[in-house]
Amino acid sequence: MAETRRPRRRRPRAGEQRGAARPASPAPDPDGPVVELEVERVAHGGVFVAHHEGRVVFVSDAIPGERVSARITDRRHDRFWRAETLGVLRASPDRQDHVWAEASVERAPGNRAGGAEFGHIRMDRQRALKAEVLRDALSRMGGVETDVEVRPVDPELAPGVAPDGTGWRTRVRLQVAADGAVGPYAARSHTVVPVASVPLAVPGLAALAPLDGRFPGARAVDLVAPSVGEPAIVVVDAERMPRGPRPTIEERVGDRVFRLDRDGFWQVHRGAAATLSRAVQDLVDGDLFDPAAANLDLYGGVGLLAAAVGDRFGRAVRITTVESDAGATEHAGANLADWVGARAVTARVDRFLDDAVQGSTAAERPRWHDATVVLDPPRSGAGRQVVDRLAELRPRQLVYVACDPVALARDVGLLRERGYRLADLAAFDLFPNTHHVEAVARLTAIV
Ligand SMILES: C[S@@+](CC[C@H](N)C(=O)[O-])C[C@H]1O[C@@H](n2cnc3c(N)ncnc32)[C@H](O)[C@@H]1O
Repeated sequence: MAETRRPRRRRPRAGEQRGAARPASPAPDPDGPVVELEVERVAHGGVFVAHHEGRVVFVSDAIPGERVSARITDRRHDRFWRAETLGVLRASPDRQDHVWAEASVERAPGNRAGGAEFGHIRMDRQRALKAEVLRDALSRMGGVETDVEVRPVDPELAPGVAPDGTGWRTRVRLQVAADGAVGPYAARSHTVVPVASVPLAVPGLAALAPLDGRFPGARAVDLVAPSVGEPAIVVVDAERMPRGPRPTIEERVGDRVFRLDRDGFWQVHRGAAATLSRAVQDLVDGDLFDPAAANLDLYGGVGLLAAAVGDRFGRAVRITTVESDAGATEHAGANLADWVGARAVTARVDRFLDDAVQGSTAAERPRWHDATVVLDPPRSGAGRQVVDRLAELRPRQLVYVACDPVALARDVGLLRERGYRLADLAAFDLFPNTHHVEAVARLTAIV
């Protein structure tokens, strides 16, 4: 049943979560020159590197080793231009029919659905390209040479997800055009593209999507499929939402059930929450873990990763989740209520750590040094201020969950300058057929 709600400002919304199409501005120039390009390698952001007349060109919808004809759509920068593939002149053996016909290179670029920018690449190669981006970022910005394999989600953790990387999205945002029609944005634009299917969505949502509907005056239509209960269609109004209780949903991970606001943050892939819980449990070094220390789950949401730590080390573990969204913190407190050592705090992570650095007494310092800190920041990463404060508190180990390889690599570089080393790294394909990749890194304090 469709419901109408008005959005509050500054809340994470379903379609704005990881892996959603992120249109850039300004709109691509439709009259740019058409050139032929030899595609050399993958770059961050779902585009590929080529050269034209000595200048770097970032081209979309290609594969390294291909020759393509492409339109230059952005010539504003001196050092690089941007281009969109119009046709493939010499195809890679890794090219496949796009998993989403409406995102295919067969369509005019302005009419190609965004959000599935790797769907024309065979699955093994998609993962190899994501590994290359992660490896390259860690080398250039993190100063570490490390090999990494991007692993698929264990099918047991994500029943119903197809091997071709369709059927995984539990959250989909449909944009609304001026005439009320709905669809995704075209890649790199704010133009709504009508589509007949949303194949990355879990089957229950794909069947429900009101793709022929008209929603005049609405801002967006969110589709949400929690693992417990029925999927929902939520029409997001153009105005602000009045105060009042927000609808909640439940998500099951193993034996645990998490309650959260329906428009609150939750991992998007059907198997992501279980995959990351398992990865955090595997990566924490048990020899370095002290259950009585000031352990933290930073950017903790509704307590998913704190619960993973508790389920590995026992209910006596002390851990504090820190999250800026008061509603999510409230849920975290309830979700972790059966666990005496867990505490949920509403705070910005930088401010919480400032207080911890300034407010901790000499007697409390060892509890910080002995701590394990899990952090799962938004796409922009933790950043210099948070890294500085962490380095001052100097916990034994950090388990950093990252949805942006470049932000992770930057923070790894900062942490290495402050006496930490990258001890372990795992990566998971939580966003098949897009360029996004999730990494989990363990860093330990050098003694
Ligand atoms: C990537 S999500 C991770 C949530 C949780 N770990 C999970 O896996 O469900 C990042 C979370 O950080 C919160 N957040 C964003 N910026 C923050 C900040 N500066 N301080 C505290 N929390 C923040 C968001 O509200 C969101 O819940």
